[in-house]
Formats: sequence, C-alpha cells, structure tokens
Amino acid sequence: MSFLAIDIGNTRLKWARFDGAQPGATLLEHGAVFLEHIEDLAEREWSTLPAPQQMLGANVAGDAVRRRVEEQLECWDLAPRWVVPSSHEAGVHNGYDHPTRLGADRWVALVGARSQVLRRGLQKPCLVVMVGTAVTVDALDLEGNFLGGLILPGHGIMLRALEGGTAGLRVPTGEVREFPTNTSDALTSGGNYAITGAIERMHRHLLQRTGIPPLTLMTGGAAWKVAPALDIEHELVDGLLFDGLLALEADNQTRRAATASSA
Ligand SMILES: Nc1ncnc2c1ncn2[C@@H]1O[C@H](COP(=O)(O)OP(=O)(O)O)[C@@H](O)[C@H]1O
Ligand SMILES: CC(C)(COP(=O)(O)O)[C@@H](O)C(=O)NCCC(=O)O
Ligand SMILES: [K+]
Repeated sequence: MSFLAIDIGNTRLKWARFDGAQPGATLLEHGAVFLEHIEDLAEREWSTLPAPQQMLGANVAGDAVRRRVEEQLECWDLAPRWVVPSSHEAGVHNGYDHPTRLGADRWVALVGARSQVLRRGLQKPCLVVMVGTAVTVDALDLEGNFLGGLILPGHGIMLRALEGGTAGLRVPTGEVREFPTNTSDALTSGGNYAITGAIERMHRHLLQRTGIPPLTLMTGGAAWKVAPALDIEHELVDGLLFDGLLALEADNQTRRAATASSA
C-alpha cells in the first residue's frame, strides 16, 4: 500500500509518496511544482512513480486548481480526497469561530505539530509557523487546543504591495540589517522583521497563556529566509504538512474501519 500526500499552496504544489498511511511511514519520493506547471505532473514527475493506492490532499489555492490536480491524478485508479478542517480530529481541537473556514494547510500543520509533540513525549504548547505565500503563526496549547493564529503577507506580497503602491521602491533585494542605510536593505529588513516580530509576539502570547515556553516548529518554502533573524529557539521541519496528512489519513482509516465493522 502506498500513500500520496499533496499540499497545494498559493505558489507551489508539494507532493510526497509514502510506503503506508501511518505517522512515521517511510518517505519514498517527493517533489514540488509551481502552480503554472500542474498540467505537466502526470506526464513528467508522476509518469515514473509507482501507483499510489490512496491519497489525501490539503488545498488552499481554490476549486479550479483542485480540479486541475484531479485531472492529473486520473493517471492512477484512486479517489481524490481533500482535507476539510473540522472541530476535532487527530488529537487537535479547532478553536476557530467557524472551524471549516480555517485554511486546510493550517489545520493539517496543526495536526502534524500535535503528532510530533506527542511522539516526542513533550508536555509543551506548540507554535506552528508557516512561511509560504502568506505567513501563518498558530498556537496550540498543552492539550492540543488550537487557540488561534495570525495571518500576514509573505515576503513577496509585502514587496509587491510596496512596489505597486509607491513611486520610489522598485529596487533589488537587499540584506537583513539592524540599521538599514539603503532602500534595498530597508525593504528586505522591514519584511523580515515584520515576520520575525509577529512570530516572537505570538510566542510571547502563548507563553503568557500557558506559562510554558512553547516548542516552535517552522515550515514552508521561505522558512529558511526567516530563521536566521528569529530570536527564539525553533526547529525547521520540512515535512510538517506531510506528517499532518499521514496522521489525518491514519485517523480516517481507523474511523472508516470502525464504521464498516459496525455496519
Ligand atoms: N527554490 C526557491 N528559492 C527561493 N525561494 C523559494 C523557493 N521556493 C520557494 N521559495 C519561497 O517560498 C515561497 C513559497 O513557499 P511555499 O511553501 O511553496 O508556499 P505556498 O505553500 O504558499 O505555495 C515563495 O513565495 C518564495 O518566497
Ligand atoms: C492563510 C492562507 C492564505 C495561507 O496560504 P499559503 O501561504 O499556504 O498559500 C491559507 O491558509 C488560507 O487561505 N486560509 C483561509 C483563511 C483562514 O485560515 O482563516
Ligand atoms: K502552505
């Protein structure tokens, strides 16, 4: 049995095939494509991939993108399944006012983070940071309750907004500096500190709420750009979304088996 996990963000689709659908399953192959190249998946990256028997995906890029991906999945005999955030699943309680309106990627990352906390036997709250097209900073307490989180623009969106809204800010990428003395460095540092500042702020909120310094897990295509300037202890976790998808799929299968045996 092999399992395909798919994470579709607003910039790229990330996929991974595992040798099973339980937390800790072995990663067999993985890849990422920009959304413009989804139409090539079945002909290229997936053409040599052994057929997976099951898949689960998280999509925040809209229904049109989801349909384009489902067309590519037709190269295999498999039912596409997509995560819809609920109020309670795989050990996480969703504290959003309207649980289904939480981004599926955020929900999956929270589930992945919770399963990591439990697997490591930690008695800690957890801060879940994703740095992609947008940045999200989500708080999980000691019991696996999702308390709430921040959404802010990612680096690219911040820069494009400033370029578009002004006459004098079209400059090359700069360096992160404490006291920037040119426009390029001022913009790059401003964006970087906006993101790290928000993360540090949420870290403080969670510490104040729970009294315990949280485990901070950071993922996403641009996490490596943020990490050097982040003044709190943290870990970069590449496959956090895949961990979450594995945990949710394992949970779903247990539930389906229970329904089947009671029918
Ligand atoms: N190969 C790369 N080199 C530099 N930056 C990258 C690369 N891939 C992704 N990024 C950065 O990561 C962001 C996309 O990350 P990703 O996690 O794929 O986002 P999303 O989940 O929103 O699609 C881009 O906006 C870019 O800033
Ligand atoms: C916040 C997001 C845009 C992040 O998207 P990403 O950067 O991963 O492409 C996405 O999680 C989303 O569309 N969320 C729905 C709204 C919410 O979570 O409240
Ligand atoms: K994402």
